[in-house]
Amino acid sequence: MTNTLAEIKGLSTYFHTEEGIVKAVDDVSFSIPAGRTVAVVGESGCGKSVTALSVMRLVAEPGRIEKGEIRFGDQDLLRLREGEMRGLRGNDIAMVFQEPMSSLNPVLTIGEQLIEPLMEHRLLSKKEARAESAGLITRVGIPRAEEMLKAYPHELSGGMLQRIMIAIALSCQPKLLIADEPTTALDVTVQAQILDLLNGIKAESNTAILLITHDLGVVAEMADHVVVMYAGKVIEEAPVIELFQNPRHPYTKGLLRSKPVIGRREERLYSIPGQVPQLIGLGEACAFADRCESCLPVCRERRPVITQGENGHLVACWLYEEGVSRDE
Ligand SMILES: Nc1ncnc2c1ncn2[C@@H]1O[C@H](COP(=O)(O)OP(=O)(O)OP(=O)(O)O)[C@@H](O)[C@H]1O
Repeated sequence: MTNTLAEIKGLSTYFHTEEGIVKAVDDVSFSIPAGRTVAVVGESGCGKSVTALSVMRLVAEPGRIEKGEIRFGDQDLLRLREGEMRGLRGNDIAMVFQEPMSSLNPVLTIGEQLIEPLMEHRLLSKKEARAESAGLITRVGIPRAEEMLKAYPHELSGGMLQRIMIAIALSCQPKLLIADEPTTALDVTVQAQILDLLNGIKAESNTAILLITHDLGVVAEMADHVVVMYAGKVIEEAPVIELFQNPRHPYTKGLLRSKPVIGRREERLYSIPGQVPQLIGLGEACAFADRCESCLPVCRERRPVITQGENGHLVACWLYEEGVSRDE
């Protein structure tokens, strides 16, 4: 058994827009064990990023965390004062974003962006912080660390910048690293290197990773546990091998069918028909009903709740509920 590092319970985050209330995250629950990677997967617009931002409490207006708990150790992050939360961000919990360039300050050198926070968060002297920074740069696989400390962000490639972002995230030895599509903006070879780096960090430092991705190849490479989101809700959850071998929800099956398989030639890659619905005024039906090949009458009337099955597998789908009429 592994210890639970973080537990998200009944989290709901809504955007209060002029068009109505967007239920981006709607009653989401899952756990992150210490030292493990949990991947949150789903198409664009399913609420993955807003879930990650909610854990960091970085949801901006008109977004609001409406309810729920985010247990981290013996604290509920949603009950902390802003000052306490700021103390946790970049310390116990760090985040790496999709676009490294937008997270770095273009007018400061890499050294300035690494050294200052180390002095502030870990109370190191400038000399110690500089040595630590050089060590972190080496750790994320960048040679000639001293030169790198003097470089400006625009002088670096996307892959290098992402490594720097990871170095900054690691500088405070977080227990949880949140990575939101960390490789989407990178080319395939660099992607693989960054994923290897993250896997190495997990193994060496026992850092848990909350990985946000739409890419099942990345999930297979990285995750211990998978949470599938659709239209703001968790619709399936399982250990990674179980999910790939025995997907249950028609949405998850569709995602897996849309993934290219090495050695299998296909005229056209499958894609799930239709689109993720607008998350305003979704109504009572299952949000996937209109796109589902296995839709039952009940699916158009009521949303299924998520229920626990065998092998740590949870699913929210009427197909797996007993006593449901299958007649049209
Ligand atoms: N500032 C905002 N105002 C209104 N709605 C928003 C805002 N930010 C996000 N949303 C809505 O919240 C929903 C979930 O967005 P989210 O970014 O979490 O999706 P995602 O699954 O991470 O997709 P992507 O990979 O495209 O970011 C979407 O329907 C989106 O339109």
